[in-house]
Amino acid sequence: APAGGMLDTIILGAGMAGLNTAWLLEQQGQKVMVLEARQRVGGRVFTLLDQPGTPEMGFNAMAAGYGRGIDAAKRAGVELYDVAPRYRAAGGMALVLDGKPLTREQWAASPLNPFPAPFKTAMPWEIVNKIVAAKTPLADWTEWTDPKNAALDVSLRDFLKSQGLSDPAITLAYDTAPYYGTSAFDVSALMLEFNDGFIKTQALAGPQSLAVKGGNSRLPMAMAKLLKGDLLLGKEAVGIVSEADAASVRCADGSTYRAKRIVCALPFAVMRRIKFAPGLSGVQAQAVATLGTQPLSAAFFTIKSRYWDVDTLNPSMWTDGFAGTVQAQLFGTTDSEVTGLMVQGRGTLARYWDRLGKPAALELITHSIEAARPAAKGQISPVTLHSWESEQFSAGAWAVFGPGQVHTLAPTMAAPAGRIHFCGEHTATGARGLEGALESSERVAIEVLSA
Ligand SMILES: Cc1cc2nc3c(=O)[nH]c(=O)nc-3n(C[C@H](O)[C@H](O)[C@H](O)COP(=O)(O)OP(=O)(O)OC[C@H]3O[C@@H](n4cnc5c(N)ncnc54)[C@H](O)[C@@H]3O)c2cc1C
Repeated sequence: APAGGMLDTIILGAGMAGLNTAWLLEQQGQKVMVLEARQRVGGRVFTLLDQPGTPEMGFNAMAAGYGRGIDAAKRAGVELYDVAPRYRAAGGMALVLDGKPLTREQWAASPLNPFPAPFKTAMPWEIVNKIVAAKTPLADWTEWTDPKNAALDVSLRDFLKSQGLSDPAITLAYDTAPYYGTSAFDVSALMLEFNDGFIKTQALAGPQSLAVKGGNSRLPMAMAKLLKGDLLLGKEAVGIVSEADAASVRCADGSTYRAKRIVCALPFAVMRRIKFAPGLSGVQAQAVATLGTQPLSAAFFTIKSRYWDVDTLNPSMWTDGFAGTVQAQLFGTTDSEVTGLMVQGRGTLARYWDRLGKPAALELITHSIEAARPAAKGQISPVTLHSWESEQFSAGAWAVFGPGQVHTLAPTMAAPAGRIHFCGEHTATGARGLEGALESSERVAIEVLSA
């Protein structure tokens, strides 16, 4: 790297996208600096390293076809291992409706079951993905953002209705625990069709789910160590200026930094609080102001005894109550030891937990689990609750394109604005999640180098 002189590029955000952008630019001889608002790197990759089984509050696992993620792990010297056998050992989830457990057979025959004949025996959480996988009208999933697919950029609710699901069926199968938005009205069907294509393609690479030994946070921590330039923590960017021959960033602590270019590796929802000069315009301004993000909160519980051996119900549960979804964690030294429970609230439930506040929410979750299965009484202890939506430096778990937003925003929203460039999970078009964050860092690095 050239000594002294102006920085080539300042990267805002030390999540996977920002860290990888910094590394790629350094490999090309650039002098870079990374500014991160939090006191830790990794962003949405966040492991509780001091808890049993090192629970993951954010990113869980790479699919077998995550070429970029696997490469980053290799380069950073962290070991990946296959957690798919542990997911399988967890053995699915028990269905708990109205506080009462139901077997698959009981559910199929239940008067509460609102699903049409072919789906009577499916569990509520299986239905939407099954329908999308079988009926997706998107000819080539890699072209999901192409304006030629504008007619498919409708709400998931419209798509599910067209496939014969009733409103009560959509409410139960989707809105109870949505992965995108708070209901099927909030998300474009194209988002689920893109997801479906990505998952099917990943499956071709193999059945593995790869996580980092000792906790996923070790990956961004090791990637940060590969950088030669400065990585400063506690640096919240609040103002960005693009000038004729340089760009500068002002941080909340009053410090300012200048470089030839700035890369914002930040979710758009957090960029709403950053002042840009000149202001962002057109589709980009609209995307920063309106692109949705996912309300999702995760609570970790430790356990005192194997109460599921007493009530013979799966420790993992999908509920329509205040406990949301409960996933047994099997991350001990053997792949059958349960190291705790990860309780997830998505959509309106995540927001309800936020309104209650953490202690009250953890108490409510505890009572809900104990009410559904009395054998758990006194056997589970809440450790912490993490709300991705209310965390100001994440503002949600991931981007959610609403109906109409895929073809209007996605194709151009990440274009450079003067000397400012944009990357991050929400700007990926060929991959999702962590692999998408890395994909976006490659695109932005090429953009900066060829500018
Ligand atoms: C619960 C959960 C489960 C997930 N599971 C999976 C999974 O199994 N597989 C998968 O592939 N993906 C998964 N993901 C998604 C994956 O974690 C993300 O797509 C990826 O980590 C996003 O990386 P990023 O760099 O784009 O954004 P981030 O990780 O959000 O990085 C942005 C960084 O910018 C920082 N920042 C914010 N504001 C400022 C500011 N003003 N100034 C300076 N810095 C700032 C943040 O602190 C953060 O470090 C999951 C995410 C969540 C939340």
